[in-house]
Amino acid sequence: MKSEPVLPWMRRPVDVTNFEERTLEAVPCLDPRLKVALQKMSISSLFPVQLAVWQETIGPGCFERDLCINSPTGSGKTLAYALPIVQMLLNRAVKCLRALVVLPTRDLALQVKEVFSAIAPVVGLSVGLAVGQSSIADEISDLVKRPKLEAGICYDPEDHFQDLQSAVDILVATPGRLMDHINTTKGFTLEHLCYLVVDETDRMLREAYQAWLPTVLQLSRSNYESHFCCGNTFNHSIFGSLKTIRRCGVERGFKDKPYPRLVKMVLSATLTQDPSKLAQLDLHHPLFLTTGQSRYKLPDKLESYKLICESKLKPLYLVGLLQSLEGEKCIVFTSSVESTHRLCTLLNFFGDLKVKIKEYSGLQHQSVRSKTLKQFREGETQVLVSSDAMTRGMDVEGVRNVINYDMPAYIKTYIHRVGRTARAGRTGRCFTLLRKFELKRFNKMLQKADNNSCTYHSLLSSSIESLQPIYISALEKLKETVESEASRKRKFGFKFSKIRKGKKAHSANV
Ligand SMILES: Nc1ncnc2c1ncn2[C@@H]1O[C@H](COP(=O)(O)OP(=O)(O)OP(=O)(O)O)[C@@H](O)[C@H]1O
Repeated sequence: MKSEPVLPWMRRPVDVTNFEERTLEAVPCLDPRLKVALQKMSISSLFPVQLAVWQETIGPGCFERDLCINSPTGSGKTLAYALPIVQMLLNRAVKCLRALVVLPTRDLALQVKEVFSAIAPVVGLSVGLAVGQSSIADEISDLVKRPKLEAGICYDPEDHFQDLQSAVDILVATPGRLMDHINTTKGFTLEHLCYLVVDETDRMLREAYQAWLPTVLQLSRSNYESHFCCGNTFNHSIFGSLKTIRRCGVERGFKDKPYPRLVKMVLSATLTQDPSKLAQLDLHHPLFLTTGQSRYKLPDKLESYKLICESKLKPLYLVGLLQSLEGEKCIVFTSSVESTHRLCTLLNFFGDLKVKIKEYSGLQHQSVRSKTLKQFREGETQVLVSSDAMTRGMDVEGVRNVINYDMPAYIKTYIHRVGRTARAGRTGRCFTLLRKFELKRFNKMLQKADNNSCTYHSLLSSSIESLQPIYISALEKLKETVESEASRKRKFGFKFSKIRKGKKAHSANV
């Protein structure tokens, strides 16, 4: 279904389907060291979106316009921006922060950092991470270089503030930690920034955390005056902590000339077309790159199926389906963190499913989530029951199936969820469990996407019936678990409030 964008520049896009995959040897200007690094990643050719972006950046397009890229899940958007950025920066003699990539979650940022780390060091560039995975002190020491001390000389770090230098050329960050560094890390500056990537743009534009986007745009503006001119709405204490010495004359535009323009690349599989949202990015002469005519496109090799089931038998259908998939890697999506927890607990009471099932949700501590993800990547866990924390961008090799245990409410959610399979041109299957009354809404939702055929899938009723006895006992166990968890929570909450009251009384006495 084609919907006409409001913005005129979006009505004249570059169609990525006009590009064909091309071997690395045939990619113009690609640095030989990068070619080797890509081959080590088992990449022998560039995908269409990567070539289209290469043409607009390293090719004749020459980074003249900001790029808005709408390309299906798994089509290779990460390398589409990482490769030209690294190629552009490879001749830089002086280390300073020139490229910033902002992503909504820590796991996603870690994943993107891996891609940069596979290609940037071979040309002498360093990549940093600001996501709050380690302590802020550790992160600072990774991001900012302190001056080396002469033997026997003591110094006050405040005095040497101007000698601080960036230890990284490229930074991958989440908005929260990025703002922490902007506000408090001495020597951390965006004044040399040349490239800004906002990945998962539509999601990021909903993320207003401490006004990260206007702050980044303001701090990377072209000249000194624009930082400090009267009338700017920013807090001068922020600027105080950011002001660093300029190394005059070593970089294009540094010697009293305006800096090069900050180039922006924004990407998503479901890029917003809302003018007021896109206006926040302050795009320069933007160029829209999209795949085909439709706004939403599902991966070419995705097979979609729907299963009609009764509400109360839904868990049995899921178990039956998992059994029929015989241990293949699956992600099961639910509608909330609570149902993720309940469903995962219930599935584990089924006993003989012959697969390891784990929960992955925003309710869990980051360290638990990271461990679960690692086990899933390594194949130690075969089924992940997930809330929408896993929906966007996550790239796990070998995910053959996505199961929508709960139907997603929006086509965008559907696109990102099912996009965890059928990635990089591979095949994959998606199953959506539906109650009868949901069918009409589901079909209507799918009409918004291209490549949307979805056939009925059924399970043998005898296989569902045979699961009934174990289901009854699993439900009993689930009930007991939920009750004991609730009572633990109440107890903990009570203790916690007593401690807090105690502390208050204590501080009142003091
Ligand atoms: N040129 C290539 N050749 C082979 N594999 C590639 C190539 N480019 C990327 N890939 C692989 O394709 C997979 C998907 O890439 P990536 O995660 O960048 O997709 P994406 O378009 O960002 O997806 P999403 O919208 O879900 O975030 C990754 O496993 C990546 O390693």
